[in-house]
Amino acid sequence: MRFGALKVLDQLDFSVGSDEAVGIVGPNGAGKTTLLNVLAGAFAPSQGAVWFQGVDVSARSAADRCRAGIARTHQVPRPFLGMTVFENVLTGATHGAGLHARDAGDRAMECLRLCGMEALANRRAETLGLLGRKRLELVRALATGPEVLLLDEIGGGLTDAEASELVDLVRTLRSQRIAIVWIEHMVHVLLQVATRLVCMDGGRIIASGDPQAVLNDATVVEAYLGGVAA
Ligand SMILES: Nc1ncnc2c1ncn2[C@@H]1O[C@H](COP(=O)(O)OP(=O)(O)OP(=O)(O)O)[C@@H](O)[C@H]1O
Repeated sequence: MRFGALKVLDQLDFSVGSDEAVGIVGPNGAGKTTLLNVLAGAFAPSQGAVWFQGVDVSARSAADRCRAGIARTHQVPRPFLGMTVFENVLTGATHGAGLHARDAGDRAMECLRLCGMEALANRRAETLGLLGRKRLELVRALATGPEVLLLDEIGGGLTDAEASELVDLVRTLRSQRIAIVWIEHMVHVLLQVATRLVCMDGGRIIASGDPQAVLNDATVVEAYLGGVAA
């Protein structure tokens, strides 16, 4: 992936299996969010391809990929303001999962219940705090019926206690057999869920594998952890 003369992803080869929760770490500007954007279809890569379940989806829009089962959340939550929590989740069920009328409503309520947000269903989205907005973003993504969920720094701005709530929520999503790709700077949070850790630097993957082994990898320690092993 290039932006003009700037090469942001360089010969990158990344895959996620259906039973995996892959954590992605790396210094600022490593290309992590760009990778998520390329996978989700927000950016078309300058070269190369994105495959999903054996199909080349490179030419498909983000909305099409969402309907196919690739959902994402954003670094800054983007709830639809002026709508209730339920209505927000309903948009996921309608536009992402392609459900209509009662089926969409049932799906939205089921997702809210599963994620412990049922009591907030009638709250307007703008009245939620940061954690509430982040949880809503996850539930709305869940309502689209994803096979894989791409999470971009959902822990940012949260206290450790709040981040633990998100970890519980991501575990709930895992229990629904959803594969996870999670970019996060709060590594101790990521380690509670990740089955594999990937470290990026300069648009490349510099290490991938068992989370603790990756954190102890000399290249990762040098590039990401400032020379201090985690
Ligand atoms: N739309 C864009 N146009 C031009 N350059 C961009 C664009 N998006 C990202 N970049 C550049 O690409 C590089 C990688 O950015 P990216 O946001 O993917 O990094 P990151 O690893 O997610 O960083 P962070 O941890 O700070 O979020 C940066 O140098 C950034 O300035």
